[in-house]
Amino acid sequence: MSVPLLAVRNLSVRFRLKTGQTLQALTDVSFEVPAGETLGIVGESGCGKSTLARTILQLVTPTQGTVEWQGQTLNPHDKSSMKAYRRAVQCIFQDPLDALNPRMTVGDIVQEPLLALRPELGKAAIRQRATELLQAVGLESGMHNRYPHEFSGGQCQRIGIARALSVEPQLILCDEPVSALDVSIQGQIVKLLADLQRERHLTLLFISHDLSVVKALSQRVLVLYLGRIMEVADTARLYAKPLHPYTRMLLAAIPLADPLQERARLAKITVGAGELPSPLNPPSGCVFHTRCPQVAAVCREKVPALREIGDRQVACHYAAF
Ligand SMILES: Nc1ncnc2c1ncn2[C@@H]1O[C@H](COP(=O)(O)OP(=O)(O)OP(=O)(O)O)[C@@H](O)[C@H]1O
Repeated sequence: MSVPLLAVRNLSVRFRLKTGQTLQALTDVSFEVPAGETLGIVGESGCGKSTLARTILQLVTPTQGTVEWQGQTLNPHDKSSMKAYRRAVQCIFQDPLDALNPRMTVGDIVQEPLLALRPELGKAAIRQRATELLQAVGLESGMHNRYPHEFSGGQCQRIGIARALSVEPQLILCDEPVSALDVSIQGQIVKLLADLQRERHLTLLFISHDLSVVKALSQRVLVLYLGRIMEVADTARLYAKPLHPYTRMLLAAIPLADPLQERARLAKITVGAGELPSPLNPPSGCVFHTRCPQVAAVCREKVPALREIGDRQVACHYAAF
């Protein structure tokens, strides 16, 4: 068996709030990401997607569990391996303008990580690489001396992508990279990411609450609910036959383009709806049981293990292939 590029093992994150309460943001999350894969991570707001991203980026210290990179457990005290990791793993965030320094030109923004992490290349080569990268993401060379506020949201996200690519990362963590963009622009950025992933043999972790965007880009999808994994499956199989009731609920919530189909879809959404419980006081047993249309007594009492069912992993007492 080859070693996965990234592995998350039994990761739990608890936040202690100023009120003295404890918020369990992630519970026992484990998965592997082989090199070259695009793994989509989906779930509603507050399910722990960003906490997972921040823990992988070592910006949040897990309460339990580990993050492994190329088979080695990351150790924040090991400065040289952390420096290599920070170069190998780059990120793209939701608000592209927010992520760019407003006082720097676009050319300088793309050069900055290289000047910090690869100074040995020399200024001329770094300038040349920035020019090539901006072209690769679809920005003309005349734009390099302009500032971020002069660009649209989609163009700013292209600049963010060029910056992330500058240090030749192996993995790019995309946290809701198109959520702040117009729908028409979203498709362009998703296509750009898919092209770059293929051309540069990148590994992508693509976090989104939007299942249609995830479907377009990911080979495999991991569904999170209240900090726990509910289902992990190959994308085509998950969308064709969701096994977890929560995955079915998420898929039923995707609006349909055809108005007649859309009306029929809305009419059907009566079961499984309801408010997301507070992570300060998560339900006992299966955390989804308060919204599950198939809830039974065992679901209120026993946490379902994430188990292999057919071609995937599902955490549901009653899921069957
Ligand atoms: N630093 C923190 N301190 C306390 N609670 C936090 C912190 N960061 C996140 N949380 C809480 O952890 C839970 C998971 O949040 P997280 O941002 O990871 O979810 P998310 O799925 O990314 O949601 P969204 O899409 O809204 O960003 C939420 O209840 C959130 O309020």
